Amino acid sequence: MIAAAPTAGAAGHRPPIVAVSADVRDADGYRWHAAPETYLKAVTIGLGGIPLIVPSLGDVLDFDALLQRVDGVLLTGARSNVFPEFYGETPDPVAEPYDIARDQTTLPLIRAAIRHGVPLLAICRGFQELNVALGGTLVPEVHKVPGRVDHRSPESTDQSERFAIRQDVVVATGSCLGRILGDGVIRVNSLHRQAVLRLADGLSIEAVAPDGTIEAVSVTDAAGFAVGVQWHPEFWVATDAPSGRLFRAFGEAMRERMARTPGLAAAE
Ligand SMILES: N[C@@H](CCC(=O)NCCCC(=O)O)C(=O)O
Repeated sequence: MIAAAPTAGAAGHRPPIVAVSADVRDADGYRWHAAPETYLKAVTIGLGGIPLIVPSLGDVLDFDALLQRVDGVLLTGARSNVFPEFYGETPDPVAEPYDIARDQTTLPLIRAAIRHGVPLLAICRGFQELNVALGGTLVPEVHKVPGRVDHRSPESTDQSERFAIRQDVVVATGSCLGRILGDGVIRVNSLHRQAVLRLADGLSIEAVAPDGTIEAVSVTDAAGFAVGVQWHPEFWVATDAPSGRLFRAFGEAMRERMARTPGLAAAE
């Protein structure tokens, strides 16, 4: 059990508050809006922040009001897939399961966060949502594309095996991610069936897999930190150097924005 890092910020500054996306699940006769604990602990352990799960209630949420009160947005991974109609494709059983309520929340939230210059870290499904939110498309089963490998997780009931670090990606020279992780090859985990087909305008490629699959992007003209990765830095944030560096960079981007925004950072 890894002790969570204290969420107290620098003297006089409160810790960053991070809006975290929620999956919608039905169980015990209720509809739940939830996020896996690994992402929540990556916010506390990885950057000393406070995670705040945002329910997937769609357009009843005032995204502008929310983004005036949080310091960052973290979009989690999920087994569900983005509903194909959001990127102009026809729903196909092969692309199930869906979580349309989540899509109806994260896609406008992404656009609002970029508009407000709120730091954004999009992971796996979140990375795919970032591409779709800005007009890109996805391929439902990348392992069926000629020349691509299987990016799905190993079959196992052991999460450490499923999230094992086992794939090379090449971080683009001079990229945002390159400044955080260093250019060149890093090793990551891989647990996805879908992948970027058409890259959205306004996104820059930050890393690719050896088979050409886009593995990381940034928002080209973002006011601040706006990065998406297809892998899962949250899972090994306390022990894997690139994972830890990415979450610390996300935290630094939030703290820098807090420090330059009057009244945002002061601890009450
Ligand atoms: N469903 C999408 C996105 C993949 C993703 O977010 N994986 C994280 C879930 C990990 C798990 O399987 O427990 C896709 O398949 O591409």
